[in-house]
Amino acid sequence: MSEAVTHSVTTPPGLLASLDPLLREWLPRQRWFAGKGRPVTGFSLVSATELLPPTAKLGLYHLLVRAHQPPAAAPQTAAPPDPHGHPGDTYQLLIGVREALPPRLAPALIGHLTEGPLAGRTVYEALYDTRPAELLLEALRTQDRIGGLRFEKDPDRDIRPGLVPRVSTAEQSNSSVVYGDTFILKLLRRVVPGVNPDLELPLALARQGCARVPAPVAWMLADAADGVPAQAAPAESEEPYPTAYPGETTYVLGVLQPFVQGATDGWELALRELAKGEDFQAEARALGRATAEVHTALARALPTVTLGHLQMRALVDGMIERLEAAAQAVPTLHPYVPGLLSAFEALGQLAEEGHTWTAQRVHGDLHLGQCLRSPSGEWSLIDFEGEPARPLAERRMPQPALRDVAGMLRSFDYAAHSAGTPAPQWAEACRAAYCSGYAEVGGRDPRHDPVLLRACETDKAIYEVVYEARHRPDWLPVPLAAVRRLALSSRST
Ligand SMILES: Nc1ncnc2c1ncn2[C@@H]1O[C@H](COP(=O)(O)OP(=O)(O)O)[C@@H](O)[C@H]1O
Ligand SMILES: O=P(O)(O)O[C@H]1O[C@H](CO)[C@@H](O[C@H]2O[C@H](CO)[C@@H](O)[C@H](O)[C@H]2O)[C@H](O)[C@H]1O
Repeated sequence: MSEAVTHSVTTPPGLLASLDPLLREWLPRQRWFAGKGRPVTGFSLVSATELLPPTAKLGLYHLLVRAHQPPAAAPQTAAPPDPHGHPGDTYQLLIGVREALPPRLAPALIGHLTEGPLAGRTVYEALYDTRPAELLLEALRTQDRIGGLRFEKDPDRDIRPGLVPRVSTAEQSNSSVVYGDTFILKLLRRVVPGVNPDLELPLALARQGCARVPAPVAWMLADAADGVPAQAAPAESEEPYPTAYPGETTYVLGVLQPFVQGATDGWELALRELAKGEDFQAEARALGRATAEVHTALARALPTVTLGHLQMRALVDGMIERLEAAAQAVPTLHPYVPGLLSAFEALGQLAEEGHTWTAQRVHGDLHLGQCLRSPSGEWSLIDFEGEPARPLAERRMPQPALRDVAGMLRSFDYAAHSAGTPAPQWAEACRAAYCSGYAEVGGRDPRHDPVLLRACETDKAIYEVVYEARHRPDWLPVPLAAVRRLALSSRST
């Protein structure tokens, strides 16, 4: 590992080089590794912080590591240019070192060090271990500063000491630890310097008193001392942000939120109802209302803009570019390209005729799995990170709110395809109920804007094709079926 380190190097010299072969093998196998399908050619260190010195029992290191990889065929990775000339994404790792790994930590094994100052010891994913997870919560609780790591907290919120941690087993893009069923700490895995919407938006919503989103209690930051400039968003938040302002170079590494106890996510619930042959319309309607509540609060909290002809052209061009990149990455898409393009061109045409739309900050990757229902039936929306593969600046741009609506409509379709037998009527009924619920609170039915809705849904289905091809090839038929349907319906209108 090349040690292009800029701050807080308190690790034993040589440890990082000895980790290199272990990480090359382990990192690409992690669900949250974003560069799947491309070889890791090396690592450089962005920052290294010793959290516990290496005693016989335990040593603990916080690392930000840049994995060097050749660029993807399609421009899907959001990695900014590497200051040392290597393209690649930066990952947050919590590395534990022990003489021997107790059996309960066997699934957390990364490998055995064969050289360096700690040769003979075992390296593992320390988030699974009680003491390291406790250490993070304690640092947040006491607003600690360790090396380049800053732990901050909402001054009005208390964190009780001694909450017992357990790692969440949910399938996710990052990693989470639940503390005593009271809080959940999401540690971001692929990190990018700049204002992170996963902290920015829930904070803004909390200030609006929006009850649909668990309010951040504390957060973990690091200074991006590697010289990579933060990607400033075109429309800036007017809300105070913890310590980083756009243009600054700060990584958001983690966010602590209240844990919604006994919650079921919308995906699980929808599949359960489908399996029982039950409809999901009441819940879909409630989800539509919740989405509209969040959109209304976001439009109040953060700037909105009117999208005229030029801005819409840029939006449409973006959709077309993504389609072209997707067709390159997933050639199965080729026959559908003309039909899909016509969905985008129809939107461009409307804009040319003088139609305008409002854009605002949105969730950015809304689907059933991002909706949590409490045992009392209240819905919360989580995970405001946006589509993880998109550049941060793009994720923070005001968008038509129908982008989120389209994400949910796609999700009902996904659920209907995942049932034993496809259930198109179930999906149609959910989609209609969701739009009605949205109109009840938002004042406008998404179906009254069919051209924009179809373009957004098409854009989302194309994103899903690329996502599934990269992460879950078995699922590819689900968005491909939608692509086929959307390509045909766009051509016939
Ligand atoms: N506030 C919360 N209360 C209860 N469970 C939560 C909460 N936030 C997240 N979760 C659980 O953790 C999972 C992953 O969270 P999410 O923010 O979507 O992370 P990721 O970006 O890694 O996918 C969710 O699907 C849900 O099961
Ligand atoms: O990890 P995230 O939740 O941030 O989102 C990514 O993974 C999702 C899958 O886990 C993916 O969602 C797609 O599959 C869902 C079913 O598993 C379905 O409900 C969604 O509608 C569909 O988009 C999401 O696109 C991706 O960004």
